[in-house]
Amino acid sequence: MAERGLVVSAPGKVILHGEHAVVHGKAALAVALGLRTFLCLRPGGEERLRVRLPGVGVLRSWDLPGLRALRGRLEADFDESKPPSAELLEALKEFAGIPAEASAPDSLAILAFLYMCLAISAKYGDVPSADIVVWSELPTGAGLGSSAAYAVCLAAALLRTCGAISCPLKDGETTASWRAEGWTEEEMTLINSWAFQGERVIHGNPSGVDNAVATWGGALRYQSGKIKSLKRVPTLRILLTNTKVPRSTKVLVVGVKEKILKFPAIMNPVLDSIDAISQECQSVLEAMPANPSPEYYPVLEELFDINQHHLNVIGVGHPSLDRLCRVTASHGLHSKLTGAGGGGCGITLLRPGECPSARPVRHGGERGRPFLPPGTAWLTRWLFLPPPWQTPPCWPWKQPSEICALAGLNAGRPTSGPPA
Ligand SMILES: Nc1ncnc2c1ncn2[C@@H]1O[C@H](COP(=O)(O)OP(=O)(O)O)[C@@H](O)[C@H]1O
Ligand SMILES: C[C@@](O)(CCOP(=O)(O)O)CC(=O)O
Ligand SMILES: [Mg+2]
Repeated sequence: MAERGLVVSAPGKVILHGEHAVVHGKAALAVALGLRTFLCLRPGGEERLRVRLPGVGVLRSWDLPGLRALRGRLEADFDESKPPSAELLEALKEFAGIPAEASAPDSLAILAFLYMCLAISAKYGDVPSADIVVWSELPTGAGLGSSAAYAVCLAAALLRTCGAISCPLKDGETTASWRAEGWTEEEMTLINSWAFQGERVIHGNPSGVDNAVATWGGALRYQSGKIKSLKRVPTLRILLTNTKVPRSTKVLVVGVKEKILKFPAIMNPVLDSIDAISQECQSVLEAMPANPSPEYYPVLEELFDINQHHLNVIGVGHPSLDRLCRVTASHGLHSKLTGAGGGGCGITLLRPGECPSARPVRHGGERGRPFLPPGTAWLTRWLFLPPPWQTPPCWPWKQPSEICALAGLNAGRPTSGPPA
């Protein structure tokens, strides 16, 4: 399989409640999204490793002797139980010709790639001679977990290529029944733990919720490394709006930390309150029938509102998100940011019977003015939470083009198969 190459994919996510607080040991509720990142790895003929990341404009290639020499020098620093050290990241930056302070999407993507490739091969095998391309249906840096989906794809492909995990397909097969023949629990845990290392390179101090949901799919509660899959979650309809305001999770997470250090007595109760919101939301969801009637919604809506205020208090709001909340409120709807905030995406809870269309929509304006700021395209998309978000009982492997052509609302665990 690794000799023939492989394609893997992993989903993005939406955080319902608990973003940022989860970095500080509180609970978060997250669900996998039907938008995915794909990775295709083909064995290369020459002694080279080539990587193409069209989403962040990267095309790089290194010769294997150079990578092996670098790996040899850094071998002692690859400790997967610890965050990658500053010295290790400096050495990788120097090798890749990335300036010391660079934090642009392409620089972080190359850094995470080099780190995972060298660290995984140092532990399990040789640096692969391969052509790797990663592409995504997810917007990058918009709160939908593109960094985690990228890291899960890299972890799964590199671990498989080094022989650390099995091939989920039998010889000659082109489709895999995910549950029957997919990776074992142990292999999934290994993928998740290496993806967490990749997230550490990109985010600095990730909680682990994003890589957990990109690895395991479905709906889950995450707290301090503990993953609990939510079995009984009703069908909720969520409108996802991308403000298209760029932001960096790493910068926002650092900002929250600084605020907590500056005003601990003020910020810690806010984090406790966000934690209580996640608990309350989980209780409400678990008490709701599969197809809930409107009387369940006022509490969920109020929790959205309260959490959005809290997220503004800890400094991760943005005028574009305020605008989303204001405009949706003028239609009687309740919204909050999702993911790191500071721009990116917001989610709006829809009651049953509201706007039945599943097509992307453009909002009408406030008092007749266009909702879209001039020159900006706001992406809106209806999402249904679950069943379409739940891990399908059997995920058939498809050609990437076929998967991309699907309606886009099938979420689940990473998939794997041979290249097209
Ligand atoms: N498809 C991709 N190819 C390469 N790098 C990616 C891809 N998707 C995400 N990344 C990396 O993840 C970073 C975005 O992560 P982050 O700021 O956490 O936002 P989010 O995870 O919400 O999309 C990008 O700057 C880039 O380095
Ligand atoms: C803000 C945070 O809670 C979620 C970040 O998600 P995203 O990278 O914005 O998709 C950070 C984390 O949990 O690691
Ligand atoms: Mg991220």
